[in-house]
Amino acid sequence: TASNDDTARLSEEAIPSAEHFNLYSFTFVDFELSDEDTCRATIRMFLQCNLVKQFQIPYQVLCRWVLSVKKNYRPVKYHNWRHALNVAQTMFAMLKTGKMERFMTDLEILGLLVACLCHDLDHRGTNNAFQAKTESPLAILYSTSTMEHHHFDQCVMILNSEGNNIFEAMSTNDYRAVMRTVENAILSTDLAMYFKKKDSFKELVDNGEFDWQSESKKDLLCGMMMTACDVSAIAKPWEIQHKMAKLVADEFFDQGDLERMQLNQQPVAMMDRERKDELPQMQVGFIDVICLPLYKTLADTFPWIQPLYDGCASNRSHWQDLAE
Ligand SMILES: COc1ncc(-n2nc(C)c3cc(C(=O)NS(C)(=O)=O)ccc32)cc1Cl
Ligand SMILES: [Zn+2]
Repeated sequence: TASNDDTARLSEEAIPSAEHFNLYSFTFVDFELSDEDTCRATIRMFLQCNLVKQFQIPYQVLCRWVLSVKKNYRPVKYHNWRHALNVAQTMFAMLKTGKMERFMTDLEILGLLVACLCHDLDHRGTNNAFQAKTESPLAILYSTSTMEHHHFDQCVMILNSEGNNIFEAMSTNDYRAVMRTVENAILSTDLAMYFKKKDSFKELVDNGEFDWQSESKKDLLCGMMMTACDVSAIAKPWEIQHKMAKLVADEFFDQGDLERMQLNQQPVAMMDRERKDELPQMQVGFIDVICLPLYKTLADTFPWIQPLYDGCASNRSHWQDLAE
């Protein structure tokens, strides 16, 4: 976890405004932010949602926790700290600019931001299928949603580390509730869970659900919001999205190399660098199967997040042109 020196430095600095970091925008870009800036932008999101006051989070503890979370991401090509920050920023924009905070309690907002920042902790750049194929220690520990259980476990480990428990001032009931939100949210980022739950979500939306206040409906909505944030790079302006798609592909290709070397197996197309020219049609497929249906269903009920659908649809037409 983070050192006291790093914590002290971060806690003494002024935190620029949300507008300075462009945090309310669905076209936020982290590229030009220094590592220090990414920590300040994260703290700005907590301050902007009034979470520090509301849950009496000691400021030093918040600073140490943010630095510890960043420290527990590995320098892999895509599933690194920058991805976590981008996912959390999209959640912030969905809640604020997308006006979805109306349906959430303060505790749920805190849980969702924490879940976004922690949802890929200690990612090794390989997916669940790879854990199973290689019979990795994680696959033996968690047979389903292997990586997502590990990410949640890492989140709990950091909260239980000295001086890192941002939930320390909470009542037992609040602590239990926020940890349930965080666990459901992190486990929901397994795309296999998205596929399992997307139809019941669509049914609720098509039946005109407007309340979302039962526990099961809230869990379902939070899970869909997590997936929407997790893949939100797909909705960014073309140049940004294209650069991030290459990082995703590069990380997949590294896994494909491992599968060839370690398992003597032919990787799937998505992970086979010898089939990189098929990337455009794979992107169109991913957009059609996962992203557009999700953003459409969400925008049907929460019209202010339409920009995510529009950005994704625009990128689809770019990829389609490249695929022909
Ligand atoms: C620029 O942003 C992006 N660019 C590309 C992707 N992307 N493209 C494909 C194909 C793809 C497949 C999976 C997958 O199936 N993952 S799995 C279950 O672990 O095998 C995951 C992300 C994917 C996602 C984003 Cl957000
Ligand atoms: Zn992720």
